[in-house]
Amino acid sequence: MPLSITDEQRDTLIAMAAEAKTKSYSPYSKFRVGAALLTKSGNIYTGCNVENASYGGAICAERTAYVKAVSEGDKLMVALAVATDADAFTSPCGICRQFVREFGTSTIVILTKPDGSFKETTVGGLLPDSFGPDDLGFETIEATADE
Ligand SMILES: O=c1ccn([C@H]2C[C@H](O)[C@@H](CO)O2)c(=O)[nH]1
Ligand SMILES: [Zn+2]
Repeated sequence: MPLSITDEQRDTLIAMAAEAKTKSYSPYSKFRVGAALLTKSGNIYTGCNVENASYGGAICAERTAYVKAVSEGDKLMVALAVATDADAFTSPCGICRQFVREFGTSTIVILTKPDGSFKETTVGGLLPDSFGPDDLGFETIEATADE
């Protein structure tokens, strides 16, 4: 059974991703990104992109949120919402796709626009035929749907 969230949880994630976007530290690109990540425990971790004068040192909003969750001991990822200022459904970059895939392919990904519209997919939808822990003989630690 695929993971699912309620409309209320989705609304909350979208609002929190938009709020997290306002914390973006992006003086170079001026491209603000916010993320909100719901874990199985019910916690929500937010993140924004944090850039650096050494440009390659930037971290995306999605990875910020994941790092906050994992470093608090939360690894069962249920749903991730992403917000930008663009009038398009900005999709996570390749590095983030691989990074989030580590913690499951079934995690729901909600891409949003500033007008509140959204598009729902999954990590596996964004990164099909992915390389992951399983390829190294490890099990992917991931959230599963409730019975
Ligand atoms: O999904 C994305 C795409 C880009 N960025 C950031 C990285 C950089 O700070 C800026 C421009 O690429 O946006 C994110 O945080 N998430
Ligand atoms: Zn990224």
